[in-house]
Amino acid sequence: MKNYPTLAFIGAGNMARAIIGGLIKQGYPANKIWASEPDLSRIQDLQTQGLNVTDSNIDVVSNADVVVLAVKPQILKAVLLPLSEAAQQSKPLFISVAAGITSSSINRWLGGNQSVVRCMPNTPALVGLGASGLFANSDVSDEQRNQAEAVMSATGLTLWVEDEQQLHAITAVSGSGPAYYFLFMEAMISAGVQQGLTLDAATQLTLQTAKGAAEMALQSDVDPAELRRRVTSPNGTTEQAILAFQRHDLEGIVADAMGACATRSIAMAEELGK
Ligand SMILES: NC(=O)C1=CN([C@@H]2O[C@H](COP(=O)(O)OP(=O)(O)OC[C@H]3O[C@@H](n4cnc5c(N)ncnc54)[C@H](O)[C@@H]3O)[C@@H](O)[C@H]2O)C=CC1
Ligand SMILES: O=C(O)[C@@H]1CCC=N1
Repeated sequence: MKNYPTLAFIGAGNMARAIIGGLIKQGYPANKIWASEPDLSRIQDLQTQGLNVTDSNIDVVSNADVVVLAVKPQILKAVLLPLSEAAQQSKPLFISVAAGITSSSINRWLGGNQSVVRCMPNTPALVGLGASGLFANSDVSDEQRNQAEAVMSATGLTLWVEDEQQLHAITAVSGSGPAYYFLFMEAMISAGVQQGLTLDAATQLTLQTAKGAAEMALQSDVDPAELRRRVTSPNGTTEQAILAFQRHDLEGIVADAMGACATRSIAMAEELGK
């Protein structure tokens, strides 16, 4: 990124910190980043890293080129309503990472005619391996679109959608997705320990296997199903494990889980977007 926009985070919790960590690792100057939190003691560590910190959301909206909204969806409306006057004057680009909340709700709470990019990132942004879905409302200029792209691509893969509704599915796949893999890791570690491995050995082997499988799938020119078949020898060991997963309808479980996730995202838009 050549010209670093002044970037501000309203809410510096888990997701904001993952994005900030990814940006800093990519060389984004810490002194071009602001973090706003009601309790400054919670962001002292960010100040130590060279970020600017404040407890005034109005100040950051007035002074930043790009404002990342990273508070919980349940409080987003209450956080934005008092910012509309400052937003109308300074017209920054808003990037919201809040699950469920539509760009039109955000635009309305900010007084209208605001540039809003709605983004669904994920926490692997922290290690530069994030995956973000992005949608721009009609007020977003080409330059602002490039700014949003530059910020989020510093944390990993970006994918723009023209239909905002697709962000529900993106939430189910990649926004919440890391948690599914962590859950699977937890289950594998615990089963490894049950079979007599130490916790340390089971953890190391599970994590390296997850990393190796993901890296191999990324680098391969064949799909994951074919890679799975290549591990599964006829009448061998893997086959028994796969049959056990299939007896429990793993595919159906995953489809149910991701359906529930997207349904919650849609419901949050209705409950919280008014
Ligand atoms: N955690 C995740 O994996 C992902 C989270 N998201 C979205 O990111 C957003 C934040 O989620 P998390 O970081 O997990 O939550 P979090 O609770 O860790 O962070 C929210 C932060 O906002 C701060 N805050 C509360 N009131 C505030 C105010 N008035 N002004 C400024 N800051 C205020 C809180 O002190 C807290 O540090 C949510 O909208 C969530 O839907 C999106 C994708 C993935
Ligand atoms: O669980 C949540 O609501 C947030 C959004 C996607 C991941 N975490």
